[in-house]
Amino acid sequence: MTATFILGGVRSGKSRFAESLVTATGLERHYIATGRAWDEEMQARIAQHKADRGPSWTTHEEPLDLVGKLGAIDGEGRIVLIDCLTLWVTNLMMEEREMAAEFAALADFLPAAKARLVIVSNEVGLGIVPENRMAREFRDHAGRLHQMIAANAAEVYFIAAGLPLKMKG
Ligand SMILES: Nc1nc2c(ncn2[C@@H]2O[C@H](COP(=O)(O)OP(=O)(O)OP(=O)(O)O)[C@@H](O)[C@H]2O)c(=O)[nH]1
Repeated sequence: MTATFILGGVRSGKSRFAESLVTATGLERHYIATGRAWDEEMQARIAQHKADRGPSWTTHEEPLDLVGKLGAIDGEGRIVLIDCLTLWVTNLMMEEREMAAEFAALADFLPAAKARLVIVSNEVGLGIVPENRMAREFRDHAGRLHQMIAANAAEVYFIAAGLPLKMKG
């Protein structure tokens, strides 16, 4: 099946756009959250997101083994929304994982998936170069991963101010 990649800034409306693509299909809905609830504010936001999605979605929380989780839930008739890749990159960096191997495994999974995939990520490369080395590395990883995912996705959108710009497909 095809993969759709959705890039945008923080609070650009990318998650809402991704969810609307999913609900427009009649496919069985799965949501993979890569984010962790690290404080009360995030816990409240996650609870709100779950309530907004409602009972028609199955939620999976997977901060690290994204490709393993995708393999486990892959199947015809399903659609999987992954939100979001930059949180996954952060988690991989914290655990000092082999980034290139993880990225290649995800990119390779896309064309082989039986489920339809909708993948959300934050575009973090547009501002000035961060002073902090870790932040620079994070931007580099995210940029490389985004290019790999965009190359293997059938459709790519950029979202700004709630408006989608179709870049591929
Ligand atoms: N752990 C967990 N995280 C979730 C769940 N639902 C949503 N999230 C996380 O919430 C994040 C999106 O929420 P926000 O931070 O409010 O939105 P945003 O992505 O900055 O803004 P938009 O561009 O408007 O989507 C995603 O990256 C998810 O990882 C869930 O059920 N469990």
